[in-house]
Amino acid sequence: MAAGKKELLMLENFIGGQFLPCNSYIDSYDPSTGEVYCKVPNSGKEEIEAAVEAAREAFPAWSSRSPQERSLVLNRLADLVEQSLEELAQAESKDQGKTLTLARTMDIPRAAQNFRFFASAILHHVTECTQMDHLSCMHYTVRTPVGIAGLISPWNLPLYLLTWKIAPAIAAGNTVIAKPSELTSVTAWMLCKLLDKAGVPPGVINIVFGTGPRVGEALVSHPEVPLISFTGSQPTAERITQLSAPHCKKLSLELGGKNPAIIFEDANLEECIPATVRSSFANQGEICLCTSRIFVQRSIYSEFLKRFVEASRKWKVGIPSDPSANMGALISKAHLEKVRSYVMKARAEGAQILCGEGVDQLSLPLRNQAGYFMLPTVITDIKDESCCMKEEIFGPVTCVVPFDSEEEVIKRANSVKYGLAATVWSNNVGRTHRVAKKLQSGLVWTNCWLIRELNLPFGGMKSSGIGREGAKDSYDFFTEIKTITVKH
Ligand SMILES: NC(=O)C1=CN([C@@H]2O[C@H](COP(=O)(O)OP(=O)(O)OC[C@H]3O[C@@H](n4cnc5c(N)ncnc54)[C@H](O)[C@@H]3O)[C@@H](O)[C@H]2O)C=CC1
Ligand SMILES: N/C(=C\C=C\C(=O)O)C(=O)O
Repeated sequence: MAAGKKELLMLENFIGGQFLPCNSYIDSYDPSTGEVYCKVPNSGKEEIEAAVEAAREAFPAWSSRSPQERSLVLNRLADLVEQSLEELAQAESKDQGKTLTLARTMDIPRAAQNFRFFASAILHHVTECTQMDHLSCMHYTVRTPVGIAGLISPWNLPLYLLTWKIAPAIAAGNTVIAKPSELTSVTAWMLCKLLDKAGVPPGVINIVFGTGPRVGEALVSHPEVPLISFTGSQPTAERITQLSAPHCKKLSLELGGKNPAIIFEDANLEECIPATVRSSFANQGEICLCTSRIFVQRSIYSEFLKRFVEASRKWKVGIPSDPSANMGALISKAHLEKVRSYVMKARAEGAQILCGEGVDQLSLPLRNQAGYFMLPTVITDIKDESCCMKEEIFGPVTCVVPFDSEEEVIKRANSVKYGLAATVWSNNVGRTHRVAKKLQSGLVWTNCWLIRELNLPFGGMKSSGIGREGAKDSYDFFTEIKTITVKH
């Protein structure tokens, strides 16, 4: 290696319990510097064939184990993720651009929790039984694992969302082929190093790296993969639906959002403002649950806006390792440009940019000036028809607009194609229940944001997806049900 050149991290696929090199590789960038630091396998059909073979071989033994035995393996995996927390958090932050603090306190703990949660949940499922005494019959249901599960995950919460799929799939007795985002593959590769020690048999978890159009489509189109669980964008979900239709595959699609916050005049602004800054800008606004349309009742609009902009300006953008930073770098140059283009469109339409992009100055160390950083940006005086109010931006940009009545705001909140998450802020309990019920949204948080109850259904309505994930929902998805009738 030439003097002064840093060695690149080389990832390998993990198939049948072995790390395997690939014929070609993709560059992976450190979002905080814009430098290539890692090479990700550019896998294709050949690697998917090998992974299918390994997953097929492993299935009979793994699916025959008792839930208790599988649960032990998942718990060991949770322990190992916890023991590697610091290493995994450092890697996640470098690969994704998020702050190290967030990776340490949210991403990696949740990845461990995903394994522990499904290790416990798998022990508590019961099936139904009914009787027809007049015909001397009883009927009962059994659930069996579906087979080889194809899991495709995005770049915003890499290990968090990957393990949210792997854990329920293997707990239910399936074997899996997972394809993480090519933009953030490192922690998935690190997870592979823990599998043998946790007692995961070879072939139960296979991880194949590469791009969506190449390896993702090979996985989705494979006839021996009867089920696809996907989290990501709506256009990709459409493609996955088309490719899987000829095989009638089971699909779970967790897609984007254009999530409203509805703030009534009796809201507790002391709590609402910091929570809404966080819900708009956490993880650089790169969470499908992030708020991007804030509707504020007219009587408190000016006060809210002033205080919200002040608080947004304090949401510090910094290098990911800075413990005082609230926000790191966006995922890629292309994504940063896309997010900025929305702000430019809003400005061209006559909207006001109150802080952030084009208004305030970013201050970064020299080494990070080619990184993909952007300030939290607040837009106002914008029409509901603007693309900034309709489309998922998936960055640190949020729009604030006034409303007058409850009926009006529900209609406006529901007027987009998405229906994932909403927040409602009011001290009137009756109103929060009433509004929550009328919102077309798979999740509604009242007077809070992103408090997760993993037992209950998670997912969206309308273009935000199909299906739900959670203790019972994921179990139902990753198993087939059969009704058996016994004449006695
Ligand atoms: N959870 C969410 O709601 C997410 C939403 N997005 C939205 O999507 C936009 C674009 O981000 P992308 O990274 O392009 O998301 P994406 O939907 O293309 O990527 C998600 C995953 O799907 C894979 N994929 C892409 N094309 C595929 C195909 N044809 N067949 C199978 N797999 C495929 C990717 O490699 C990645 O693993 C973002 O700006 C954001 O608006 C992105 C990530 C997560
Ligand atoms: N699916 C996403 C977030 C999920 C969060 C959770 O399960 O707590 C996303 O941002 O894509």
